[in-house]
Amino acid sequence: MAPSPRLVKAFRAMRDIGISEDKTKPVLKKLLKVYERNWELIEEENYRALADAIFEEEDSQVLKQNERKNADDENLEEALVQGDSERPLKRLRLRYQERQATPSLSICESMLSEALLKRPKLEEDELLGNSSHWHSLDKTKSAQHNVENGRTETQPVSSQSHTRNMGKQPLSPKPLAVQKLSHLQSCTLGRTEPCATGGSEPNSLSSHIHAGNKGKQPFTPPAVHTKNPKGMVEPGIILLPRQKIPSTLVLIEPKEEPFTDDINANNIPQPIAEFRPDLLSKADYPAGNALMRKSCYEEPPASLEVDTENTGDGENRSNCELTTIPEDSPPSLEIASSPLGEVKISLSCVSALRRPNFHMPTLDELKESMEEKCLRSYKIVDPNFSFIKLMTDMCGCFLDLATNQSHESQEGLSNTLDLLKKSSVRDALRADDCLKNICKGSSTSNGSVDIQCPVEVSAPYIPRSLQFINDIESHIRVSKELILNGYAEIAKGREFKDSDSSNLGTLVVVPQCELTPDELRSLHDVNDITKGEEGVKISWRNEINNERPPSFHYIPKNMVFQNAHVNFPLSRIGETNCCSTCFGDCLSSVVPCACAHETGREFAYTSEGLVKEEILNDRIFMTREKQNLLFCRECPVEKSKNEDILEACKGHLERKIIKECWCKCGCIKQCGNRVVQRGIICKLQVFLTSDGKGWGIRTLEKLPKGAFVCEFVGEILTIRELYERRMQNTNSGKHTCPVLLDAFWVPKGVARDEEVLCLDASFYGNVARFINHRCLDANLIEMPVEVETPDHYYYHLALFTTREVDAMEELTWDYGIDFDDHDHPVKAFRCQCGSKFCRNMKRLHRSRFSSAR
Ligand SMILES: C[S@@+](CC[C@H](N)C(=O)[O-])C[C@H]1O[C@@H](n2cnc3c(N)ncnc32)[C@H](O)[C@@H]1O
Repeated sequence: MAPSPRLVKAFRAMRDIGISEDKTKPVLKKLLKVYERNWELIEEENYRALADAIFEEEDSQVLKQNERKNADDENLEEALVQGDSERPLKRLRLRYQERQATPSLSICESMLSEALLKRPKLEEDELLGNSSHWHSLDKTKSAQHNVENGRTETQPVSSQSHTRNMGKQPLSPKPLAVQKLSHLQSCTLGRTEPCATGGSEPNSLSSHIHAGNKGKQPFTPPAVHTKNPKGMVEPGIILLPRQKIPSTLVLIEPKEEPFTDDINANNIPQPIAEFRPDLLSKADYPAGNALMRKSCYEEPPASLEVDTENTGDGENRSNCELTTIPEDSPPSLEIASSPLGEVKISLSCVSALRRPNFHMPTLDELKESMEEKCLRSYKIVDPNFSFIKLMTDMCGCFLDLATNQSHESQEGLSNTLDLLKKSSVRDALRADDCLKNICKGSSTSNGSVDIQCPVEVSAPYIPRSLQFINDIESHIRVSKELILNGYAEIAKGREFKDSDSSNLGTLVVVPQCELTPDELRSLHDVNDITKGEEGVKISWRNEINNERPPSFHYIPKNMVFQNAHVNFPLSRIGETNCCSTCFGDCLSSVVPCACAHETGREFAYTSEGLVKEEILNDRIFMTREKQNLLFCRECPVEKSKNEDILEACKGHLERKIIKECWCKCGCIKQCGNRVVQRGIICKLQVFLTSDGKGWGIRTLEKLPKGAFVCEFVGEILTIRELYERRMQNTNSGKHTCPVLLDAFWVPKGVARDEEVLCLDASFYGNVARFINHRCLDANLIEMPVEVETPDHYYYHLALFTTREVDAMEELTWDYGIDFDDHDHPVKAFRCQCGSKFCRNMKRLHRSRFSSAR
């Protein structure tokens, strides 16, 4: 009969770690019996139980042999000292001590009945019993295995004796199995401790923390079970498995400073130990000053280098560093806390260091990237959501769990809400401290990021009052309303205005199922309002209240709504409208190409991509002085109003066009005469203005004069469509903010309806929809730019700086609005531009002046 696949797998797993089938078979048999053939338990954690059982079986054999040997020696000694009145007592005590420390039980009794069935407890003991001095103060958790009444038991051991013994003599007894496991653990995580000389005695196994190897020695990894002929680990030898090992590994990290207190000189929590969270159930997390490292190494490092130092007190300590790191070791996470309630989170991504393109991201970059991920993957949409705060909350939850303060937490959603509520309580208690200053983060050159968030466990734990729950729930409810109803209106006047309330539930998780796809689409990513549509990210910030930017669809290029006649057949672009014979960069040719005709046979741009000063000044002058106002015979704007009596044209500003090269040209995309079509390149940010203009745009970097900022992008509508839309929107109380493409209405005479166009960015648009108006001295100016079509009724409206603009300055543009013209497509508003040339202010002064007369 073919052996069961489960059996085969188990043998294979053991073979992988160097254990023969002969050794595996009897132990597996016993294990199956004890586990009542529950294979899952055996297979769990890559056959950990089986591996441990085999190790322990082996150890118990060795111990039995030693016991027999000791007994023989004693008999001999007894015979020699007969007649001595004191010696028998001594011998009795010795014998007693040996028995105490020497498990002499069969595998079924000592190993299966206790150690295996209490696996999580054993892990905890290992963790705590072997960690740093700092950690070892946790007396109740430190443990050693003693044999009592014929059973192996885990008993508390005085941590002080443990720490005071540091490196000077063999420390608390520790079962071989634990020692062996620790070797594996240490190796896996790139930290090993040489075994102490005392390790050759079964009842005086060395501590992995304190044993030392003097002098720096290159380390050659031996096989997993390197033992001397007696079956003991040789002094000074580090056990390192070459083969795959069970992934049930626990690292006991050495702590180097002498024992003083639980906290080091800087009161910074120190890493103590690490473990794989998937191996320990939540209930088994070490409490208090424990550290967890999420380590998912499957393979041990191929080689290690031992770096030992002499402490001068006869004690050697060893620091082992990785020289070979597994290719794709996932990041590991450490959380450490001190008994005083400080928590440290440390994230290490060792494998990243090996990559040729490795560079150390800043904490800000990490924070931004995480916040983006939280928005995309977890739909955390609160504008005040902060990754650092999440880390702070994590520390808080850790402490709560560690101090048994959240044991009443329930399953599922209520669990999440609990955490939200509790973290909010903490926030309220600690005001902004944690968020602003205390929660420090740093990235180190070794590829790890540390975030330290002291969360005082000594702070009184506030029971959740009904009022508080109400606060939170209403906050969450309001947040949902904000999302569903376009945010801005509801937020006003609610508790969001209360500065404290910003601390309440700043983390709002909106379950995906509660939002329709349309609502989700219209949410703005705080790190990139463009949703990746532009070559650059454009973030948004609200430093004033909890409003979000209005809902709209981001489009990077104009799109026809319905009737606009905009198409670009290549056949219509004649030789005179392109430079098909050009090559490379047109700006570098001696004679400007056909595309420069529109701008007086010279290119509009400098080689730096700026509009030439002369051209720019000319346009600024024409716009500001309203030098060339042209009047149409039958104005499309007036005609579109569908009124019986056609009103006279109010005039259109003459604007000269910039013609860029395009795809029918022979030049390359990087040609210097292609600026606008390459899109936004400067760093912009949408922000809520503080002077009542609503949202605006600022530049995050200094911009030179003549720099291209962005195009005004929206839906291309015919002027008739615009008016129809305007009528509908007026009825619904909404405004449109259209731009007329009227630069060429007059010279062409009256065009067909579908050719009289405008851009409306109310529903579909780009970042330019946030640019606010400033009368006359705005720092942006619009210029018509022709790219695809020589027909002037459609063109791109590009915005360039009129002067040098400082970083963080708001970008503004003179809409050309006439505040007296209530019929104008751009609905007049009470201008708050603050310019001394403000036309609205002048108008108000005028009307006040005339009414005073
Ligand atoms: C193209 S939008 C600009 C973005 C707008 N601030 C927002 O929050 O979405 C034009 C609207 O912004 C407001 N606005 C722009 N410039 C303004 C100014 N100088 N003073 C007051 N409001 C202004 C007006 O409500 C106007 O209708």
